[in-house]
Amino acid sequence: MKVAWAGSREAFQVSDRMAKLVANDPVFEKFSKPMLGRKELFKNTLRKAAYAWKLINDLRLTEEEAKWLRHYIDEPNYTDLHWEMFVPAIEGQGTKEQKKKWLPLAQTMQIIGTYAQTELGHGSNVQGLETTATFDRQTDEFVMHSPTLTSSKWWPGGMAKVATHAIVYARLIIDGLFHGVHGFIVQLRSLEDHSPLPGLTLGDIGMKFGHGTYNTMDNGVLRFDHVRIPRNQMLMRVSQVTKEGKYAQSDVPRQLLYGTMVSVRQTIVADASKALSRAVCIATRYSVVRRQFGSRNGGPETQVIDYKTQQSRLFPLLASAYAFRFVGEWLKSLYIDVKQRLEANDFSTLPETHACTAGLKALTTAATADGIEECRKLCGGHGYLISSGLPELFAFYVPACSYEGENVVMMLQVARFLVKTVSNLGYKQPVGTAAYLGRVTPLLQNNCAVQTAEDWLNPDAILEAFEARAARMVIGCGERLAMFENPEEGFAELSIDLVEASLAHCQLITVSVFIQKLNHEIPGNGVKRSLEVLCYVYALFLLHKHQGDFLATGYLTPKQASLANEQLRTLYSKVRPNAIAFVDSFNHMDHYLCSVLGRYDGNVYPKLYEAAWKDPLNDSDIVDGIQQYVQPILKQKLHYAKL
Ligand SMILES: CCCCCCC/C=C/C(=O)SCCNC(=O)CCNC(=O)[C@H](O)C(C)(C)COP(=O)(O)OP(=O)(O)OC[C@H]1O[C@@H](n2cnc3c(N)ncnc32)[C@H](O)[C@@H]1OP(=O)(O)O
Ligand SMILES: Cc1cc2nc3c(=O)[nH]c(=O)nc-3n(C[C@H](O)[C@H](O)[C@H](O)COP(=O)(O)OP(=O)(O)OC[C@H]3O[C@@H](n4cnc5c(N)ncnc54)[C@H](O)[C@@H]3O)c2cc1C
Repeated sequence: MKVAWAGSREAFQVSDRMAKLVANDPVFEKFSKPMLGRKELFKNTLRKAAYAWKLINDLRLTEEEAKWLRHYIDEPNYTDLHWEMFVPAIEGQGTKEQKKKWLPLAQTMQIIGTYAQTELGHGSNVQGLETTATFDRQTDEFVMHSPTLTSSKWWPGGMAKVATHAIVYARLIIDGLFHGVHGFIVQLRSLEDHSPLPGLTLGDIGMKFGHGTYNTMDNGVLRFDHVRIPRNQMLMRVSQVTKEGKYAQSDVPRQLLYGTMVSVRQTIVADASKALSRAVCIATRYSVVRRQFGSRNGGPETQVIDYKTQQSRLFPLLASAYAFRFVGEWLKSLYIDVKQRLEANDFSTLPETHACTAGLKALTTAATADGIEECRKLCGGHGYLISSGLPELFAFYVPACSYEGENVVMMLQVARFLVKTVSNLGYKQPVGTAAYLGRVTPLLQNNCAVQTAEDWLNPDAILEAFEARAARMVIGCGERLAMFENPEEGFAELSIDLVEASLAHCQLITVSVFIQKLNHEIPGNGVKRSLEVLCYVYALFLLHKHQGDFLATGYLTPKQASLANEQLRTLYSKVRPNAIAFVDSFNHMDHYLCSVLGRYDGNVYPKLYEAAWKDPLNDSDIVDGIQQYVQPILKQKLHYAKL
């Protein structure tokens, strides 16, 4: 099962080796993080990042190993933006000459980069950005400027204190004419003494949600006061500006300017299963240790995992972790394929890849953030302790619902793609993840054939149900949209339904990828049979949760919906004996989990007790402040104290 989770034996070995490397090195200790003040926390992160870079070089780690190393260090920091956004932006949007100049510098970290797109006034609406890049023909330069307060760059990670360079997105202006938003490579700090370059105002935007997690990152603010950069620092694969000031566009579609976001959204989907599996591992292990009620004849009380209600909250999350792992793996292959095509100037699959990365990013991050919080509740009161590992995990994870494309905004992008696909149905056969929309006639006409709860244990029945639900919702939106004279107005008016239809489409992708995985790629029959159970749990849980859609579209009868729920209950009993094996298969080490409740050895109570004594408040019996503020109250003799 560990190999099935990792994707291959080699992938398992690489991640396992890196997990152990980090866990066994005292530099990467992290239990004390929540006790540190911001400055100490930040310096600690800089120290770890520098040490990690040294290890990567000394041990000559591969790119894959280096990624796992950074992952297990488990601290957001400037290197995330450098490797995940700055480098890919140059790779995707730079010309050959630009790549030749900048990539070697970035890949050896002689420069450190960030991705400066969002502003105080605009994040989602990239076309609304206000920073300007005005071409000066006289000097062959662009003048970068922040004309308003709301044009201040706001949020870029690593920008406040570390990054030496940034890809800055700004409105290109030539001779007073606006040519859309483009990316520019801008140096922010001196490579000699690290001070901000003249004309730049740089700082940190302040503390963020949680304590010891995202505050390790220096998200920054940046303002330009007529800062000049050479013309050849505009990323020019998509459009070019000549020294005469002529603006030209290549055959490459403009959407490629958004290419870095496709790349990162893909990574975010892959990462969702890591975060969810971590929370599920903690909650499952603790649910086996924790006992409440049900003691008979003085025997032990019931393990809370044996309560059906606990199972109905926990096991769908366990199944979702596996579903997200497999859909992440699938999305990665889709992305690798599109990347190769884009390099060869084949842009045909970009719209579908954009819809998949945007939609799956929204689906997986929303479910993971909610899932982590549910795991915290599944651990009862102790889940609220920092030492459970869950509050910090939630604080670290939840911004994924907003960054890299706010989730609702992303679902509306999927809706655009689906509406376009449906309106082209007469003359363009849909392919890939939208292929089912080419079979609308049977999907709209046939109804579910399930008669018993057992009938739901059939991948074809499940797939058809999810296809029919999505197709009916998408077609329904298409029909209602057609009634509007102005399509944009119609889109805005129907946006709630469109987001729901997009979610149905994305859930269909996750369910079908899970089924596909079982049919083709699982090593060993025992593993396959166990994963089949999780696959049914995932699908039937979604069907139960969204039964309103399945009933309202007329595909299911209430009786069939209730048979699905009956089957789901039976499936929970099949998951129970393997629950611990399922979470052990994630191969999360105690260091990575950083949770007393999720310990591999289950030794929860003594370690919880021990952890409490490490709190600084327990350094002495009478702490600072007691004599000054509490004792005077105890000793005062006020009139109303007698009441
Ligand atoms: C794992 C590592 C962790 C790293 C840490 C992460 C830290 C966080 C970093 C960040 O958050 S960086 C900033 C991220 N910002 C965003 O994600 C902004 C979201 N907004 C957008 O992407 C766009 O503004 C929009 C919502 C897509 C709207 O764009 P636009 O105004 O141009 O409108 P449309 O008319 O909707 O689109 C035009 C056209 O382009 C297609 N398209 C849009 N995006 C993409 C894309 N990424 N790739 C390919 N194509 C894209 C869209 O479908 C339209 O196509 P047509 O319908 O005209 O064919
Ligand atoms: C931790 C963190 C790190 C970040 N790192 C970076 C970084 O490194 N570089 C960078 O450039 N940016 C970064 N960002 C910024 C991030 O990309 C934006 O915050 C994100 O894209 C969301 O945009 P917004 O803040 O403008 O949200 P808004 O768009 O203002 O969202 C507010 C609300 O409006 C709704 N809404 C917006 N538009 C629509 C619409 N068309 N239809 C319906 N509803 C709508 C949204 O659903 C949401 O409910 C980071 C953000 C965070 C939280």
